[in-house]
Amino acid sequence: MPEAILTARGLAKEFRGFRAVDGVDLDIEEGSVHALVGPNGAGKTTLFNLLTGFLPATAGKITLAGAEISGRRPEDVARAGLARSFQITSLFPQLSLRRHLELALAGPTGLGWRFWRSDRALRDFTPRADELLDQVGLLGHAGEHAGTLAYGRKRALELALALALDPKVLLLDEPTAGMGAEDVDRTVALVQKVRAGRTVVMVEHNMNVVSTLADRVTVLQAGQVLVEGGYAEIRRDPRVISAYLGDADAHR
Ligand SMILES: Nc1ncnc2c1ncn2[C@@H]1O[C@H](COP(=O)(O)OP(=O)(O)OP(=O)(O)O)[C@@H](O)[C@H]1O
Repeated sequence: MPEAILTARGLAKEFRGFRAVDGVDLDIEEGSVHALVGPNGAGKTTLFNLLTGFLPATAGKITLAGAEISGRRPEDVARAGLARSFQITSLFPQLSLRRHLELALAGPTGLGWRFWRSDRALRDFTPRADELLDQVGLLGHAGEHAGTLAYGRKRALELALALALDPKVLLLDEPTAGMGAEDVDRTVALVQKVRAGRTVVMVEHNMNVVSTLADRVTVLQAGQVLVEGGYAEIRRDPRVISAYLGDADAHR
């Protein structure tokens, strides 16, 4: 069995007695695209927050490349090689795309925004900033303000900011949420491109996207792992069909 780069054992999160994540074991294979799916309220977002250190776990253990990362702060987790797209939740409308990337590259962890850095200091990061913008198809917009970008392009910028951390494992939180068909196709192509040399874990509702991108799928229900397998396997599983019955998201 290929090596797991990210693992969870007995991971749990309780909110005032309610177990949103309830004893999850995960093995994310190095180099794979692994999708987390499940009906609304299954615990996907909470699980993501636990993996990235945004929420402390009530119980359980997380390892990244063999080292325990449970209990570490999000910056430390990112520095260890696990980054989440949309980690920097807000873009700065008045800053250019290139400047966003330069600042992300200049931050000690890539997460800190240090506005006092001089233009000259930031210029060292311009070539890498432009490479990253090129990778996500935004180089032609490098000088534009983030505030003027269309929605799909904002998401691509957020992805570039996560890539600036050069993570071993990239977590994508609903990368196609709220997108029209054209942006969805563009995002799928983008993920196919950026997965090279890394591992991708994504929460995704769109089953077409999951079937195209994911090597492995973990289906969550009520905070627990219901089924894990390849897409073809899980989509035919009666437990999965029954979990999704009546859940409109399954048809999106
Ligand atoms: N901070 C919180 N306090 C209390 N309950 C919470 C909190 N965060 C999440 N929950 C509950 O935990 C459960 C799992 O929520 P979560 O957002 O992780 O599910 P999800 O699978 O991501 O759902 P969706 O697909 O709708 O985004 C839900 O019942 C939710 O109401």
